[in-house]
Amino acid sequence: MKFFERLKADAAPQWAGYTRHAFVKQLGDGTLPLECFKHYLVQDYLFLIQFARAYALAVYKSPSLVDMRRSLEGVKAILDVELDLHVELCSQWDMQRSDLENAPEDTPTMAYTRFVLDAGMSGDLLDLQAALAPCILGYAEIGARLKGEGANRGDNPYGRWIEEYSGEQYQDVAQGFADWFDDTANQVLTGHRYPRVLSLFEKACRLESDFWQMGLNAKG
Ligand SMILES: Cc1ncc(C[n+]2csc(CCO)c2C)c(N)n1
Repeated sequence: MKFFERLKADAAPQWAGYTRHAFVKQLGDGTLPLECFKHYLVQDYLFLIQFARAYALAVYKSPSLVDMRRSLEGVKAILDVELDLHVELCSQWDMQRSDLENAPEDTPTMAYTRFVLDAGMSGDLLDLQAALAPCILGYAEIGARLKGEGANRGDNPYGRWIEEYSGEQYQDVAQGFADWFDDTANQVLTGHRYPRVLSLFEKACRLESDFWQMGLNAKG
């Protein structure tokens, strides 16, 4: 069993709370109020900037050159691809890059990103990967599931978002991360470490749920 599958099974309630959140359901059936999606999108842009810093920390925490290159790929994927998707989506609704960059961070955004950074700073590469994993692998699972349910149909206003995360390019990124996580666990995981790694994974899932909830709460 892959290391990620083991964590997912042991954190089943937190994983379900995150990947089957009401925000995700409404995104899939197209009923999510636009103001909720927009708030989410702006916060996600700010989230990704901090997330890129956390990924950059993985370069520093890498025990080998191979790990350093894998970390660097992640930083580049965020800075060169992921942030531009947000700018593109936001432009559909008349929001500019400057609107995104000047928005204040909401508390769930601060809580999640600082949690990931702290997990990395106080731990090693495996701890950091455990905190990053729900984010990277959860979106791949959500994208693939929603697409499988036909949620990216033409009349869904959030079809572009679903296309992005269900697309081959992102699915490959997620697969690469799962393999890398597995390699690290094979190198450094010992039995006594597992509870802490699982706890980091569970907390990140809870913070992802809070992030969706922040979007839902934006409905005035
Ligand atoms: C709250 C939140 N969680 C996860 C993602 C997904 N995500 C984060 S970084 C990245 C690129 C990885 O190479 C992707 C897809 C997100 N956007 N926002």
